[in-house]
Formats: sequence, C-alpha cells, structure tokens
Amino acid sequence: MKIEFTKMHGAGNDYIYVNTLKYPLVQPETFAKEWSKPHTGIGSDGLVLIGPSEKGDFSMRIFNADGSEAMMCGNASRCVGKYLYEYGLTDKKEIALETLSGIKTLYLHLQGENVDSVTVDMGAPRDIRTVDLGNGYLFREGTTVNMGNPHLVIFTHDVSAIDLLSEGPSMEHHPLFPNRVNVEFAQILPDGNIRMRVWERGSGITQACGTGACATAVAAAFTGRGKGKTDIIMDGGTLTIEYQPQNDRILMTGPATKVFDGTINMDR
Ligand SMILES: N[C@@H](CCC[C@H](N)C(=O)O)C(=O)O
Repeated sequence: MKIEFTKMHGAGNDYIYVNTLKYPLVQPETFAKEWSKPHTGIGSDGLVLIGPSEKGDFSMRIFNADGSEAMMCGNASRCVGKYLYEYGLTDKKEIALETLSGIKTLYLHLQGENVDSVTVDMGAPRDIRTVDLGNGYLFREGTTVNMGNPHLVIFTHDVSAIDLLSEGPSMEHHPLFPNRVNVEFAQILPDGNIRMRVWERGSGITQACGTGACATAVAAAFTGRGKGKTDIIMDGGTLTIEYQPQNDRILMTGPATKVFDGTINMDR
C-alpha cells in the first residue's frame, strides 16, 4: 500500500501533510515519530492530518516529532489552507478548520492560482499569568499564555545569547508544567517588533511557531512591552500578529509554502 504526502512549511516550521479523506491513518503517533526523523525518515517537525469535519469545513490533527498530539498548530493551519485550495478540496477562500482547540477561520490570500499567505483567526488567548520559575534557572520570571496549547514566554535583552538546546528542555520539563510547555525566548527590538526563538514541546528547536508567535505578542502586551500589531521575527521567517484585546482575539498572518509531494511505500 502506498500513501501520498506533501511536505510543507510555514516560516520554516515543516510538517508532513496527509489527506486522510484519501488515506485514513491508524496509529498516526507511530508514523509521526518514524517519518519525522531526519536521517531515516522524511525529516520534519511532525505530522499533520487533514480530514473531514462535522463542525467545520475540514479538520486538522497535529502530531509532534515525538509522537505526542497537540491541540493546535498555527503554522500548520496556514499550510492546511493552502493544501485544501491548491489540491482542489475546496474553492472557498474562507475556511472553517476544526482543531482540538476549536474552530479556526482561515482567510486565504491568493497570488494567481496559488495561496501565498493566510490569515488565521486564532481565537482568544487564555491563562495569561506571570509565573515565578524559582531558583536554579537562568530566568526567574516568565509569562504563560494558552493559545489552545500551552506557552511560556521569557523576555531577554539578547535572544542570540540563549543556548536553546539546554534552556529549552529545562523549561519544557519545568515542574510548573506537568503537561510540558512550548518555550519562547523573546527580545523587544527598537521598532517595537519582536525577535523570538522557540523550543517546541515534543519537537525541540523549530524555525518558527505560530501559536508561539501569538503567545509572544500577548505576553508583550500583558507585560506592557507590546504594541497592537507586531512582527514576530523568528529563525525561519516572520509572522504578523494583530492582538485585539477588546475583541478577545488574535489574527496571525504569514506564509505557507509547499516543498514537495512524495509517496511512502508501506509494504517495504
Ligand atoms: N508549531 C506549532 C505548534 C505545534 C504544537 C506544539 N509543539 C505543542 O505541543 O503544543 C505552531 O506553529 O503553532
């Protein structure tokens, strides 16, 4: 049996996308782990399943590279919009996407026949709090924001100086977060935009994180560092985040890029 997949990325956050309307996958956790490996698999930050929905137009499920399932993925939601439109599953330019953290509305921006970028209504941030990380860590304080999935945002004067490989896991597994957490290190730039580097729960260092970019903009506003519409500049690209506290919602805009199509031979 063969399974077709598409490799896509949003600002460098790369996933393997499978249309489960065509290829229903059992045990996606195992495939997420196996296929995400860089040397022996396809290489990715995880696996995304595109499926049917009774509540929206389509659904999305997201599995990290370690096989754990996440409730939401900002970068993948934009790529799902591109996939649905360009592979002819819909001709809508406004799509209701069901995720484990509710319906997210995608607004597709076309260039000719192709989807160039997507704006996602990410809904309302929750659980916004200042937390004391305690002694024995590089940073004492952080801000938690739940964007459907949990984030810890830590502001610093120089993100380039952070050793992500050691600071990331130490925060992901901090006792304050029994379900682990995604970690963003953020630096406010002179123009008010934000440089951010991320350690993702279940996937490690990634080039970008959509929910993390939203969490960073919210944390900046919460701690008096923010502005309404902010560019979050990550290692793999930039997302524009518009936080509207009065409407309790966040709009995320950014690119969606196809890398290649492939086929996996399951009989090998
Ligand atoms: N890359 C994502 C978030 C993916 C899930 C995350 N690692 C989690 O476990 O919550 C994004 O773009 O939002």
